[in-house]
Amino acid sequence: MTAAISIEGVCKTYAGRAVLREVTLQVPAATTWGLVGANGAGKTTLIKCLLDFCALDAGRISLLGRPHRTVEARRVIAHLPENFLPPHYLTGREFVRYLQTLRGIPYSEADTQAACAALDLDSQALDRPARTYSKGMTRKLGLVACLVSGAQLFVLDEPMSGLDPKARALLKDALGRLAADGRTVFMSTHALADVEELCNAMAILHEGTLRFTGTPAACRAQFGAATLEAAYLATIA
Ligand SMILES: Nc1ncnc2c1ncn2[C@@H]1O[C@H](COP(=O)(O)OP(=O)(O)OP(=O)(O)O)[C@@H](O)[C@H]1O
Repeated sequence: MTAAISIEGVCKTYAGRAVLREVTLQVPAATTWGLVGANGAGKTTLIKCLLDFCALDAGRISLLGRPHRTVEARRVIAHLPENFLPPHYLTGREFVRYLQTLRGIPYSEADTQAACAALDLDSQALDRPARTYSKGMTRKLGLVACLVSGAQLFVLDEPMSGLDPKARALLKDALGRLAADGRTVFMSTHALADVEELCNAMAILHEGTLRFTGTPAACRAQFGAATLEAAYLATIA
């Protein structure tokens, strides 16, 4: 079966400093993966590499079997950036409509309303410019745009960040529905409890090197750890 994400020997250097060192990772389709690692470990850089936001120094990436630099590869992706900021002058509705236009799919008010409800974003906020949104509302708008995208592959950089407890619970439900629908979710997160709850597998990135890939249970078992947190700390020790 074609991997949703295939990363082979990826190296990335910034200003002479190696940020990713020979990273190799296969993410099977229809799985939910957690990418974890300390601040500065290289998670966002890896995500930027697979989205072709920065050039690779070495290695290859393909998305659902297509080279990552091709338009066809990018078409299947929905992405929530780490610091998502929509154009401040667009209303929420205009932003979602704009992204759907770029994707070449029709805007559906019903789908957008349903996605707002699924994330507890007051749908009246869709009428307001994005500059009036709170931090959490802005994050929810970015997630709404992902949910209505019809994408096969969701690349989410810390999707829970800034969400209130109810929205986090709702987002977990929404991600569960994506998984049940056969979509692939690849998300970076610092919340190991979310990884344990949501993810089929995880990758631990430390100082630009993958220290572990496998299931959360296998990670715990490898170190005889009672919790994923203890296993993670042992992995990066
Ligand atoms: N454009 C850039 N120019 C120079 N260095 C960069 C650039 N982007 C990232 N870095 C460096 O690369 C390293 C990895 O950063 P990255 O943002 O990938 O980490 P991260 O794992 O996502 O961290 P966090 O959990 O804090 O978000 C850091 O040392 C960072 O300073």
